[in-house]
Amino acid sequence: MAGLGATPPVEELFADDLLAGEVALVTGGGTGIGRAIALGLADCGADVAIASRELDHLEPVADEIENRGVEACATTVDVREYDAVAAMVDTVIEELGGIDVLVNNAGANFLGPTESLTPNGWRAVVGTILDGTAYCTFAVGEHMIDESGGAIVSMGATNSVRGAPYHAHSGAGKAGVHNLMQTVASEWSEHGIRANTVAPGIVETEGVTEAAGGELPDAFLDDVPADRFGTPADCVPPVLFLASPAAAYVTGGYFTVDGGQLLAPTPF
Ligand SMILES: CCCCCCC/C=C/C(=O)SCCNC(=O)CCNC(=O)[C@H](O)C(C)(C)COP(=O)(O)OP(=O)(O)OC[C@H]1O[C@@H](n2cnc3c(N)ncnc32)[C@H](O)[C@@H]1OP(=O)(O)O
Ligand SMILES: NC(=O)C1=CN([C@@H]2O[C@H](COP(=O)(O)OP(=O)(O)OC[C@H]3O[C@@H](n4cnc5c(N)ncnc54)[C@H](OP(=O)(O)O)[C@@H]3O)[C@@H](O)[C@H]2O)C=CC1
Repeated sequence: MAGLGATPPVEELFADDLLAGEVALVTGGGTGIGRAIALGLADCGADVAIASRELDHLEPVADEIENRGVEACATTVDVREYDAVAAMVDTVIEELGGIDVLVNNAGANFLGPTESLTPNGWRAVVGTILDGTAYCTFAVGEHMIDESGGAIVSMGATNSVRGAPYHAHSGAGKAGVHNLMQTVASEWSEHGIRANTVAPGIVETEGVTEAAGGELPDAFLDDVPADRFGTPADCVPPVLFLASPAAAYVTGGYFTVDGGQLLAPTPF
């Protein structure tokens, strides 16, 4: 049985001026899914800021963004620290003139039986996923309210709506992200701000492979009808759609990119 095919490249799907004149900020934009999203936004004409802890992750991607003929800004931040997040937002606004699109992508995970989780392990993951998304949303949201508009897209995960073994910390964090996006969507429509969640299933990246202990077992595909792991490229089109005027009436949504992982298992 053939599984689902590959997502075409951005230039075959979206106009190169879809987001011209917009400024986007992607946290965790130097690696994996975040890098693919940052480059996709640049392919659609947006100026793009990327931010994470390691400048070494960011600088090569900033070059790739600039090679697409738009402005780039690379700035370090630990999203678990509110003051650092506020400074990041000031830097991006100063360098690129504003923030129209926020992609909350920075994340962390390791697999651990719930009874083995230490307070520090819990905080490392929940702090990055939930506190980080909240702090970026507060700081950028304030700016978007002043500017009367913006789009926020947060990376959730399928484990936010279906508990999965060894994911207590990341599942709880992602569930919080999903709820936070619905909450700000309900509060901020009056300011012209939309907020949505994109929820990947299992996407093959260095980060998730490390989190899984060095390799992604084939058994992880047992409940994925698409019969393949996702790729970073699979996650990009929904984010571009949600960031764009094409999604003018779309807010508070939860969009899976999971190859059907959340469907009920077939009983035959
Ligand atoms: C496999 C199926 C996946 C399905 C999808 C699930 C949805 C989510 C997926 C993802 O998020 S994938 C992206 C993953 N990417 C990353 O995690 C990249 C960033 N990762 C990190 O920064 C680290 O791995 C980190 C541990 C998460 C955070 O590092 P930090 O430097 O902040 O913390 P540490 O000081 O190293 O550790 C803090 C605390 O955590 C404990 N810990 C760390 N790693 C493990 C581990 N592998 N197993 C058990 N415990 C771990 C560490 O021991 C510390 O606790 P204490 O010892 O002090 O109690
Ligand atoms: N891959 C998958 O299967 C799935 C991924 N997701 C989500 O997608 C997003 C991207 O994941 P993926 O690309 O796989 O993983 P990566 O590990 O490649 O991405 C995580 C990114 O977050 C950054 N980051 C981590 N901690 C912090 C922090 N405290 N402050 C600032 N930046 C930080 C990292 O950069 P640096 O090290 O430079 O700080 C890195 O660029 C995450 O939110 C993840 O939870 C959701 C479901 C499944």
